[in-house]
Amino acid sequence: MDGMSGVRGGSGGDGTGWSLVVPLKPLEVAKSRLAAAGTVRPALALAFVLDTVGAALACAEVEDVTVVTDDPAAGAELAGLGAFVVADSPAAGLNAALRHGEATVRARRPHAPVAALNGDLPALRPAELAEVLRAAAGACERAFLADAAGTGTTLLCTVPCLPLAPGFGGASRARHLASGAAEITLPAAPSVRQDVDTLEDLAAALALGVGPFTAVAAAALTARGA
Ligand SMILES: Nc1nc2c(ncn2[C@@H]2O[C@H](COP(=O)(O)OP(=O)(O)OP(=O)(O)O)[C@@H](O)[C@H]2O)c(=O)[nH]1
Ligand SMILES: C=C(OP(=O)(O)O)C(=O)O
Repeated sequence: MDGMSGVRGGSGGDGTGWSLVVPLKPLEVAKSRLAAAGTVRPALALAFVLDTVGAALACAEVEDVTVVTDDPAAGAELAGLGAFVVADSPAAGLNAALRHGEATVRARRPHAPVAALNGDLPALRPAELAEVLRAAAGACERAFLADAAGTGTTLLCTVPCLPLAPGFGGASRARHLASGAAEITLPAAPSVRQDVDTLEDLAAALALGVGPFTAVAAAALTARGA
């Protein structure tokens, strides 16, 4: 997959909204901590990102969403939702993918506020994301939201004049704090914090209420007895 595909999405509409960058591993290797889901694992990983991107595109503060992925089939489905899709290039892991996505956004929208959002937030609600982005805009610097576990990060955002400088992976909350980013503590925004790495996380997301793609994939998981 070369270059960029997809159409302008989001409902920001006035040209001043956030450009989001969502990373996605190829589905065959994504969500390895969901190995207990067996053959349903890739479908779950796809469902999570479709629900994440669908909710992000429905957020009033979001201008557009760029997905960075080396999975052409997932990329086509995400472009169908209205996301821009770019390949991991060069493929060098999560933070390199985010920097690449940021560069493609900056080339298209040099003055845009940019945020990296994990692709595994199947309970994401547009109104909660909007509240978080409004809180971040008030910070006037780099800012991040910790995940539900309190150790990782689900969203990192920046203003037009500062690089995103992502430090995602594992215990990234401490890394982002050490990098000088401000932690967003309000709103509580449980749906923006609830990333899904394990079956326990999936149960927590289902309790919050997941999007339509994850509801179907989770039903398939239940049907197979996991
Ligand atoms: N484009 C891209 N996305 C990545 C890469 N590594 C992780 N991601 C994505 O980054 C987000 C957060 O990553 P994780 O929660 O660790 O997801 P994961 O790597 O699929 O999960 P595990 O295999 O269990 O570690 C998810 O949306 C992943 O799909 C990468 O190398 N390239
Ligand atoms: C990507 C992250 O962690 P995890 O792989 O645990 O989702 C993170 O929180 O930065």
